[in-house]
This record gives sequence, C-alpha cells and structure tokens, in this order.
Amino acid sequence: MGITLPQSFADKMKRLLGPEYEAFLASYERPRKYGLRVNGLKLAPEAFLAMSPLKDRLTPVPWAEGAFYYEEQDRPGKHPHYHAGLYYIQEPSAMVPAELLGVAPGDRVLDLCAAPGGKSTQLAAKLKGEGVLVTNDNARERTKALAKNVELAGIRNAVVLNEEPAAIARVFPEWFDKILVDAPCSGEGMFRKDESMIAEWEKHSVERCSAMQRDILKHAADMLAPGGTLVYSTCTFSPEENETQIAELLAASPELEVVPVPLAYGWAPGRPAWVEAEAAASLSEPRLASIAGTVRLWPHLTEGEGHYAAVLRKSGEPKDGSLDARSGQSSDAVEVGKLNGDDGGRVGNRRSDTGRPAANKREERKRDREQDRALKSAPKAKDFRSKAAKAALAHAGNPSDAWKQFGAAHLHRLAREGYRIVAYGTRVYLQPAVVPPLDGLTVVRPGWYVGEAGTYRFAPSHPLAMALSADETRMSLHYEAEDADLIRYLKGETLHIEERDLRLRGGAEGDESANPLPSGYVLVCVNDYPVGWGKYSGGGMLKNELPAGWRWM
Ligand SMILES: C[S@@+](CC[C@H](N)C(=O)[O-])C[C@H]1O[C@@H](n2cnc3c(N)ncnc32)[C@H](O)[C@@H]1O
Repeated sequence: MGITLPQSFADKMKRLLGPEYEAFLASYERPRKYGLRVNGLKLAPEAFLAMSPLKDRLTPVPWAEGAFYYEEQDRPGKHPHYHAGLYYIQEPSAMVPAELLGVAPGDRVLDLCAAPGGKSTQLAAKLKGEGVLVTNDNARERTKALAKNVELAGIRNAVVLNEEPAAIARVFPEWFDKILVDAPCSGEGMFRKDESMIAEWEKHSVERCSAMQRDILKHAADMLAPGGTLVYSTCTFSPEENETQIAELLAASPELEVVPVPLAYGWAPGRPAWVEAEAAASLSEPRLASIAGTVRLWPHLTEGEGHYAAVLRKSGEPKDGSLDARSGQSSDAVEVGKLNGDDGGRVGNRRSDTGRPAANKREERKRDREQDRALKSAPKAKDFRSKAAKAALAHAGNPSDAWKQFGAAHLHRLAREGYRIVAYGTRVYLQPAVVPPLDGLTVVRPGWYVGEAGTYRFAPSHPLAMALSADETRMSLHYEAEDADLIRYLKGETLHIEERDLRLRGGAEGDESANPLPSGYVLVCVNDYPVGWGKYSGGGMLKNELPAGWRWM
C-alpha cells in the first residue's frame, strides 16, 4: 500500500469496523476521485458540456447538481473557463453537505466554517442570487481565499466575515433559515486525497477538534431560525467528532431533531452505537436511535472520500411568514463604515497574497509599466462625453454617486432591487438589504465589491466584472477559449483589438447619451462569460485591467 496509516488510527478503525475493516483498508489501494462542479450562477451544466473540451471525459457525480468526475490528467484548473469561474474543483464527497441543506432562492444562509469556499459557492448557486449568504471563517489568512472564490464565482449576495461563531451569534440571533457547519476536524477521511493530512492528524487530535466542534455547534444552533435547517459535516471517521457531537447537540437543544438522510449511492447510516457512553446516557432511546438517520460516506462503499453529515431541523415556524416577504426593500441609503480586518477589496491584488517569487512580481510590474507607456503613445479616441457628463465624473466626495455615474455610463440594465449601497471609505459595495448592521464584526466583504471612487473617476472592481453578464454592460469583447489573445489577456498583456469586434449596447435606464461608445470599460469574455475589464480609449489598444493576483500564471 502506498499510504502508511498511523498505527493508532488503523487499530481504532479495525475495532470499529470489525469484518468490514479489510474492505476499508483496500480502498487506500485505489486512486482518489477528482470532481468539479459547474457554477449554476453562470451557466447550466448542459451549456458547459456543449463548449468544454472535457465534455467526453466527464461522468456525472450522482448526488450533486451539475457535478462531474474528471481524470487527474485533465487539469481543469488550467483553462480559461476556470478563470471565468464556470466551475469549482471540489472533491465529490465534499459536495454532499451543501446538497443536503436544501437551500432555496430567498433563504438566509450561513456557511460558518467556510474557507476556502467550495461549499459557499455551491450554496450561492442554489440561492440563484436571491436571499443572502453569510460566509465566515475564523482563520484570517484563509478568508482571503474564501473572498477570492466568492468573487471568482460571481456571487453578488454574499457577506464575508472573519469571526468566531460567538460574535456572529450576537448579531444574528435565530436569523438564518439554513446553516452549514462544515467543521474543522481531524481529517481522517482525506488521507487518500492528501497524505499531508496524516501529519496534520497527528498534530490536531480528535479531542481538540471535538472541543472546537462542540463550541461551534452551540452557537450555530443559537443562530438557526425556528423551522430552520442545520447541516453538520466533517471529513473524518472518528465517532467523537461525528455521532457523539450530534448526540451532545440533541441533548443540549431539545428543539432540534435529526432529519433522516435517504440512503443511496452506497451511503451508510450513522452509528448510534458509537456514541460515547456519557453522551448516549443523556438522550432518550428514540433520540439516540435517530442518529442512525445521519450519514456516513465510506471510501470502500461510495465513489468519493470519507465524510459524515447530519441534517437537523429546529422546531417551530419561520417567524415572519414567507421567506419572500422578508427579502428586503431596495434602498439607496449610503452607509459609511470602517472595514475591520480590511484587505481592501483586493484579495487577489495584494502582492503578499500571491505567494509567487519576487522575480515574477518584478516581471509583472515591468509588463504593467510597458503597457502604460504603449497606451500613452497610442492615438486617442475623441472624447464624446458631454460637458455635463465630464463634470459629473469629477464627483469629488460621494462614492455612492460615483458608482451611480459609472453605472449610467458603462452598465446596461443592471438590476439593483434588494440591495443597498454601502461605502467603506472610497470603496463601494452592494449589500443585500436584509443584512443587519455588522457592528463589532470583522468584515472582510460587506457585500458585492463593485469598485473604488477616486476623485475624478470610478474604478470598477474585478469582482464587479466577474458577477456581471455581458448583457449588463454597454461594451463587451468576446473570445473563444482557444484564442491566443484571450490567453494574452489572462496573462495581463495589452490587446490589439478591432473596434468592430466590440459588442455595444444602449445606456442604462435608457440614457443613451451618457457615454457614446466606444470608449471606456469593456467586459472581456471567454465565450459569453466575463474574465475581467479592459479599458478602451481608441487606437485599437485595449488596456488590461486584470489585477495581478488574478492573472494566469
Ligand atoms: C473543513 S474546513 C472548511 C472547508 C470549506 N467548508 C469548503 O468547503 O471549502 C474547516 C474550516 O473551519 C475553520 N474554522 C476552524 N475553527 C473555526 C471556528 N471556531 N469558527 C469558524 N471557522 C473555524 C478552519 O479555518 C477551516 O477553514
């Protein structure tokens, strides 16, 4: 066998599994499974299959919407479709918890232990842009990857936090319809996927993880609205982190009950008999037995790595009646706040985030300088903007106005209902209107980061580009995935374009005069899906606006 399991782990599994142990052990001889999940926020699985070079090599993961197994050599992370956020690479078993949560458009959803964001992107796709996703991780560094994945996936209705669950519970008591606790765990189910997890396991004991899980679950239960659903999941086998956690939660929260997971695809029932004695004694016989309704994914029985999941429901009816009724009113109110733990809407843009060698960064800076020089010497298009439009651009001071002016000039029928504009300094975000004040919380993203208001111009953000559709912009440029110019764009280079290739649309709110094109921001797309902004000022040269941290390396 390629993998050497820790002896104490092997002994424990042998004791737990009895005659099944040999089959379990044999699963370590088989290759791990690779999965990707099509981003339903951007396109349907059929549309993806119709254009993907992988189409004949993908086979469906039966338990997740738009999910497929791929082969190791396919390397889907190295393709323009990946840079357009058309799919997320995710281990197939890890897709189960978000499927079990039953999220529907309009729900208030919390992903409490979310980084790097695989399940958040899955949950957001189920919201279809309606309702809100609060996504959190208590590890500051990890929230950078979380925010970046939220933005790559084009999620508009997410708030990203970097907090302990107790602090979030103070702001959101009984507030969420759906909560996912994908808990930090000892990772025993991941030994085959990632051997470094074995060393991690030796560091993070089952006992230490159990204590963390108990604390997280307690606060999660406090944040669940009456009638709401909570899914608890781990990627470990140890009963202390699985069935025992659920037993303790049921004992502490009489209003929670297990919703049995239907068994299919080789999934196996949870094991009430494995609950530790003290926890078992604190439950009535039927409540203890109900833990059989939780689910175990064993690598020898199903096509994925080891996982555990439990679905729990809180008794009672949702407080304010229909979820739709609570979806919030649109508002133009501007809130000016300070971003705690601010990484400035530039997660992908900060040098320290890239983890790349200094030589690469020097090259990038050199390329940027060359690009600026080339653009300065290119012939300029006539500036057709009216005097009033130019004056309006020097808005000096109000970030909200700057955003609106940008919208009038560059966007086309962007729906804004259900969002409020929130300004943190000069940065502008659109926040789902139902979100309460986030005072006292470490906020990584208070909403959809749409751009930054400078004194004379509004710079649209990369996350704005990633969450738009081409139809919502006034100018877009479309490439096939194989086009060498597209790869050059993704590498940060200036492009030479034919003006006639720009696709133009009318002004926002019917205002065709705001900015007679072609001049200004262009949404660059692979097929119909955005990969970033370019800036066109005539002369056939498109300035590359892709932030350094988002480029193809
Ligand atoms: C299994 S990972 C989450 C994976 C993630 N759900 C995904 O699908 O990409 C568990 C996460 O919990 C975070 N975590 C650990 N303790 C936490 C706590 N007390 N509150 C919130 N998050 C915590 C860890 O930093 C880690 O990112």
